[in-house]
Parts: sequence; C-alpha cells; structure tokens
Amino acid sequence: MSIILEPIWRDGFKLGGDYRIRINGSIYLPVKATVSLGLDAGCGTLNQQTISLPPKCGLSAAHRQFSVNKLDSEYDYVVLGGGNAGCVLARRLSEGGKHTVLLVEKGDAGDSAPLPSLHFWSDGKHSTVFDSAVDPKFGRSFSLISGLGLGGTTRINGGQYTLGVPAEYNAWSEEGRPGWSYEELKPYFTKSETWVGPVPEEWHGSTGPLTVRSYEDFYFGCSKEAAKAATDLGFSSILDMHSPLEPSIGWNKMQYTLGTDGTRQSSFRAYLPKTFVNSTQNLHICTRAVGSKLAFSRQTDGRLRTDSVKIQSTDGRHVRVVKARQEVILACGAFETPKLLLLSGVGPEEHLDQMGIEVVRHTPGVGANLQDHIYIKTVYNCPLPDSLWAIVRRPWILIREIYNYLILGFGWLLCTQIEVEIFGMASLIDAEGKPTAASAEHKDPFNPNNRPDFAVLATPIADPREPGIDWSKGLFGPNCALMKAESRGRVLLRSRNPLENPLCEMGYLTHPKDWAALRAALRVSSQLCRQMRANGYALEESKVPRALDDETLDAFIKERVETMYHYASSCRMASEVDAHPGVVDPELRVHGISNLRISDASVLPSAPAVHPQALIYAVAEKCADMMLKGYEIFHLLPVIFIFDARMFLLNITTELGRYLIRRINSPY
Ligand SMILES: Cc1cc2nc3c(=O)[nH]c(=O)nc-3n(C[C@H](O)[C@H](O)[C@H](O)COP(=O)(O)OP(=O)(O)OC[C@H]3O[C@@H](n4cnc5c(N)ncnc54)[C@H](O)[C@@H]3O)c2cc1C
Repeated sequence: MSIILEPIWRDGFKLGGDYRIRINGSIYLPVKATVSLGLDAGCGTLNQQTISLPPKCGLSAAHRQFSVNKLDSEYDYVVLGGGNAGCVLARRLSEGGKHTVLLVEKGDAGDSAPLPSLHFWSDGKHSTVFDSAVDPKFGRSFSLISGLGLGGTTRINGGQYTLGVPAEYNAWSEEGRPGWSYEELKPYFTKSETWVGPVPEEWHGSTGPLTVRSYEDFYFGCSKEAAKAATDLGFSSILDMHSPLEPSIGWNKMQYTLGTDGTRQSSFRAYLPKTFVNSTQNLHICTRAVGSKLAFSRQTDGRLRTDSVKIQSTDGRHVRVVKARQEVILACGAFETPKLLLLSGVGPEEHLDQMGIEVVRHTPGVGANLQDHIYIKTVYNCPLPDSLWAIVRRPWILIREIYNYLILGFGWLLCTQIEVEIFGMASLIDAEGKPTAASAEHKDPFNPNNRPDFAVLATPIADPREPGIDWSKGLFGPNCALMKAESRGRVLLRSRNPLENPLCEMGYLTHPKDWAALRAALRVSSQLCRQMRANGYALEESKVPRALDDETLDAFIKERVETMYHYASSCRMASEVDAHPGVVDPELRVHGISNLRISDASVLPSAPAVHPQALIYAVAEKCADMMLKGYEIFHLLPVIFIFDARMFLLNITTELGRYLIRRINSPY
C-alpha cells in the first residue's frame, strides 16, 4: 500500500499546480488551487513523495459479494441500505446462522483513514450530494450530503460520538413510546461500543464492535484556547459527556468513532469485517444496487403484507424480485427511506396521485416532519500552527502528519474537525452570550425541560473558499448550531425514477424558538472569542456578525444558515393520529403493513440534541433485538403450547390415578 503526494495539472491553472494525495491508488485528498498557491509561494515546489502504509491502515480487501443476478429468490430478512444502521442489522440478524439475510447497498464497499475520508476532504465519490428545493424565505437551496457505500454516512462523517442527556429519551418515552426511555435504550448504546479511553469507562461499553475514543490532550492550539475560554466564561467542563450525571450545559472534549490503530470506524468496518462476512454463508451482500419498489399483498384480515422487493443494479442492467420470508427492513436514511415508501405507493395520497403512483396505503406521515440541525459558520484568523489549515499551507506539516499517522498512529489525520463542543440552553444565556447562573433544577439532565437547544462547535479550520478570508493565517471557525429544531420540512418525489434524488423542502427556521437558539449560539461564540483574546490569544475577526442585537444576528443567520447534515424524523416513530403523524410504532413496524420495519435516522421522533450516529447504532441494535426476540417468541409458542398440553394431560392422568387409588383403598 502507498500514499503518494502528487501534483495535478489542470487547464487554465497557471500558478503552479494543485496537489492531491493518492492513497492506495484510489483515494484522494485534494489540495485545492488556492492551497497550491500557498505551497508555491511559501514552500517551493513539492515533488512526488511515496510513503508506505503499514497493514493496520489497509483499506478493506475483497468482501464476499453477490451481484443482482446472483441473488437467491428468497431470504428470511432483506435489509435495504447498508449505512450506519443497515450494517448493524445485517450483522445482528445473520450472526448465529439461523436466518438468511440479504443486505442491499446503493454504493460500493471500502473504507479509508479518518480525515481524508471525511466528505469535505475527500474526492466525493462516497457521498450523495444534491440541492434541496429552493426556500423562498432564503431565496436559495441548500446543499445536502449523505454517505454512499457500505457504512453509509459513517463512511464520510466527522466521527463525533455523543449520546445526549437522558432527558432526550425520557421525553420520548413519556410521550407514549414504551421501551425508549434512557434506561431502556442505554444497553444498546453500550452493546455497540468498545471504549478505549482515556476517561473512565463507567458509562461506556467494552465489548461492542465499534471502537470509540478520545485523546489525552488537544491537537490544535485554537481548540485548547477555546476550552480554556469556555471554562473562564462559566461553562462547566464535562469530563465524560456519556455520564448521565453530567449537567445539560457545559463544554466537553469530543469523543470519536476511531480504531485504536487510527482507522475510521464506519459501521461497515466495525460490524462487517471481512472475516465475518466471508465466513457467514447466510449473509449475502449486494452493492451498487438499490431496492426500488416494495410489493404488498392483502391478507384475509385486510392488512397489507410486504411480500417482495424489486432490486435493480445502479447501472440499470439487472433487475430481480426477491421475497422476504420474515421481514423487510428499510435503512436507506432520512431521505431515501421515505422516497422508497412513496415509490411503493405508501404515503400521502395527494402526493402519490400527483406523481401518478397507485396508492397502496394513505400514510400522511411518510416524508413529513423532516428535521435537521443547522449551523452558522463564523470565521476567525488564528496563528497558523494552531490550525488544521496548516496541513494545507505547510507541506512539511502534511508530511509530518502522514508520518505521525502511519508510523505512530496518532496526529492530525485522526482529527475529524471538532475537538471542543459547548452546549447549552438559550434561556440560560444573557444578552452578551454569557451563561447565567443555573440552578440545580436547570442542570438536571433527566428533566425533559433541560434538553440543550444550541451548541458551539469550536473547529480548527474554516472554509477557505469563503471570499474575503485571509488564508495565509490559521483558520478558527466556531460553528453555531441549532440542536433542537422545532421547524419541520418534508421529503417528496421529484420523479418516479428510483435513482433520482428526492425533492427535499427543508423548512428551516419556520419556528421562532429556532431563531432564539441560533442567536444565543452566535452570542456565545462571540463571547468565547472575546474571552480567548482577553486571555492573550491572537484571534482576528473575519466573518462574524457586526453586532449582537436580534436584527443584526437574524440578517447574519439568514445569509449564512447551512445544514449540519443531521437529517431525521421523516418517518417518525409516533401514532398516525399525532399532530405530526408517525409512520412506525415503538417496535419500528410500519403502521398498517406487516413484515415491514424501518431502522435509520428517519424513525427518530424528533432530532435530538446529539450528533446522531451513536443513537442510530443504538436504534439498529434495538431493532435487531426486537426482531429476533419476536421471532423466538413466535416460534416458541407452539412448543410452549405442546409442553403445556402435555403437562396438562400428565396432571390430569396423575390426579385421576390418585383418585382411583383413593377409591380402591377407601372402605366405602
Ligand atoms: C458530512 C457529514 C458529517 C457528519 N458528521 C457526523 C458526526 O461527526 N457525528 C455524528 O454523529 N453524525 C454525523 N453526521 C450524521 C450521521 O452520520 C448520519 O445522521 C447517520 O449516519 C445516518 O445514518 P442512517 O443509517 O440513517 O443513514 P446512512 O448512514 O446515510 O445510510 C443509508 C444508506 O442507504 C443507502 N441507500 C439509499 N437508498 C438506497 C436504496 N434504495 N437501496 C439500497 N441502498 C440505499 C445509501 O447509499 C447509504 O449507504 C454527519 C453527516 C454528514 C453528511
């Protein structure tokens, strides 16, 4: 295996060259034109460098796979979507060898190192990127991104791993979802995780497939300064954000899904290693194919049953219909799962009529209630060596970090952008952005009123493409995030072509609470940077609001709001008669249709104040567990019945015998 740093020559690019990193011949970390200006101006020309990768960093070698035309005609379980949730389900349903399982994934197989495979640093080949519908409020659309290939979005995400406060899940349970309280969900978080430190492991899992870790210190000077300033401002320092005893307001050092050997822990790498896949004959994985339509039959009781799935290769060359003896599980993500239901005739009838699709079942919740976290990026210049941007500006730092990564297994290539996160509640932030003194009641993480609604993500880099930024210096970008959205959008079909992206109306900022939370985040970010400067840190404003009054902040928000890529709740777990109608019940079964479940970000009742991947792992673990337990109970019933019937006969016979003996022995 090799890493090559090589120049790229493009038409029209006159001032030297772009560079790119080629890992193992196929994965690139492009160093953009602006960057190469820096390389040329500051550091002279760089020649090709080749560095060997030790096997621990190897990309996954061939997993056993099946093309569409080689699939069996029937499986016990068919899982559509091999992403965050899909890989967990494929693993749990197939291990033990009792059930045949088919996993269908639109993209390919493979994996890479943490930073170069993060969407923003990658070649984009493992991302689906498309524009949302234009929002008249903002006069523009939003660029939506999700993962493509086994591992799904965990293959290109930032790796931040957060559970959230217990209040999040207790609220779900109190609203009428049995089984979804913090206490009931926690075992599934633990089941998926192996924590490798450095904080105490009391609240973590130790035997799960997914490795989660943090670092002793900070990699970036600006993160360290931000953490210090947050403490100075009065935000509590949270040692382990996974402890249910920590308050809902504070700052923490991020934890990541990272292997001990520095590998990205996608759900694919964690749950479906080659050793498992190649030795599990009852698991078939089919990549570069999509589930394009579900077929249903009507049972004698009038209920719909999911019978089969139409699967087609993404090149359009092969189509096959596969039957599911037990269940079909949709895990295509918050955009594609509702799209597949709509294509199959399950959704709001007006929209299906509009698209010329026969209505199988009028289900108004499909695609409705789409939620997301959004953020506003602010930009500051900081000393270059303190910022991840230095890896692009200074080739020797890049070489140093490649060395650190390959030989020592640590360094900047492990960092996936955010080291420090402040979270809080807008109601507890004053007009200057300082936290107000919170009572013990406000800090109680079990109280549903204490769910954080904003976060400030201190990022050791900013988007260098922004006009007007001084990219010769370091970049520090506190991103101000809405973490508890009240606004809702919806997912619709653009066409009946299963390979076309859906039409997503994001519906951002239609609720006044969302504006208030973002304003609070911007004020905290501004105060944080003021404090960093007061502590003697060289920070210069680049893209920040001119003032902190509501009007100025709102204009800044309107101009700069972006998705944070945490799409959720488009097939939410709720009753169908809810004000925001649901699609699945607490067992994740689609209302009114048997043998069909959903297990991905679309089922979340609402987008909780967390980076969602930890929760999606837990949801998938819980879904698999419910399915397997349901299967066992169903199949044990006749045994219990036979056993009971035998015991009954035995008891009767014994009692009859005793009675006869008593009669015979009786003198009367
Ligand atoms: C750039 C970026 C950074 C992020 N950073 C973080 C982070 O740091 N921490 C965090 O917690 N979260 C992060 N997220 C969000 C998080 O990763 C996702 O919310 C979560 O992984 C979604 O999981 P999922 O199972 O619902 O969907 P996905 O993981 O997206 O899986 C869906 C899969 O289904 C496949 N598919 C779609 N349609 C079909 C079909 N018809 N047939 C077959 N296959 C299909 C897709 O190719 C995909 O692989 C980030 C997201 C992005 C985009």
